[in-house]
Amino acid sequence: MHIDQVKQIAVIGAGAMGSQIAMVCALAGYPVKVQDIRDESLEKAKASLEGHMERRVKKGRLTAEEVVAAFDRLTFTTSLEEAVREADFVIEAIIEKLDAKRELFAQLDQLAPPHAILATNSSTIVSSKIADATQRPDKVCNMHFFNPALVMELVEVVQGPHTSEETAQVTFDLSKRIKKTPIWLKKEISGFVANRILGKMMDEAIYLLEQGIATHEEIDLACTKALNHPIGPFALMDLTGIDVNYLVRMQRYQETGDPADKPSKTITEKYERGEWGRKTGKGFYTYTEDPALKK
Ligand SMILES: NC(=O)c1ccc[n+]([C@@H]2O[C@H](COP(=O)([O-])OP(=O)(O)OC[C@H]3O[C@@H](n4cnc5c(N)ncnc54)[C@H](O)[C@@H]3O)[C@@H](O)[C@H]2O)c1
Repeated sequence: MHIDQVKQIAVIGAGAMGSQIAMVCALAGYPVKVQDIRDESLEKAKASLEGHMERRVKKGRLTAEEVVAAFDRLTFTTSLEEAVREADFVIEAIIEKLDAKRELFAQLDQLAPPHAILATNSSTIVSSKIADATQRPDKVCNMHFFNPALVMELVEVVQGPHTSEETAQVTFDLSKRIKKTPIWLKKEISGFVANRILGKMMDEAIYLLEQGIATHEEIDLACTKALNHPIGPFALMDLTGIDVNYLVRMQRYQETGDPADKPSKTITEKYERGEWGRKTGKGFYTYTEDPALKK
């Protein structure tokens, strides 16, 4: 397949990532079908995208016409069949659980046209763990966006041993067409590039906190004021979701069996208490209804 043959995109999972990935594709001119098993997620996705787009229009970054046109290209559905029946490219962004992803990819393989590429936005799961649930492993790869997908420019395209050069190329080219900056990982590695580097930093931040060296606010200040990071590691964990952090680490631990990969005590406690960050109103920081905090 050539990138010009990608006419219709499906995004599966309309959560924090899927909703914004779908809008990025729609803004770039692609008709996109967004599917989620929960009606509630689809409603939330629409409302959240409307808010984001309204703010962009107010700031003059997009015109009202561009936004209307992008929403016209988006279709929301709970039917997987309807979402992927005519899709040339499917981006999966459902919960970070291997079994759920394998089950979904087996269904996608049945329902999507035979030529369609099936890409996963998983934060850590390499596509070789999923590809063999399909009859088209050569058309399966990782296409990893960053949070918030509307803003963050990088996309990691990860070519597994089963992924054809053509699939990686089309995925790379699609990333550019939707105005992202792709990098092409020629080999699989859990966590890919950016999150492996980030993971080391988060581990150190949590180590310093658990040792009682400094508070989470102070550690964030060290990163923003000395290292010039736009956001500190604790504020970032709140933004990306402490639940996601926990599940990612559990996934990696299950893969490697290395206790060093387990989620830390602090993260486990917060996960169990439901303190998942901005999405629950409390994580390391507490979030009020103050709109200034809901950027
Ligand atoms: N949050 C991040 O910072 C981030 C960044 C990059 C990649 N990711 C990856 O993106 C994926 C989604 O993460 P998220 O943060 O958007 O999660 P989320 O919890 O916000 O959204 C997941 C959505 O998937 C839906 N879902 C669950 N099972 C489904 C199924 N079988 N079919 C259809 N929909 C289903 C849920 O209803 C929910 O709406 C994960 O694989 C995660 O690793 C997350």
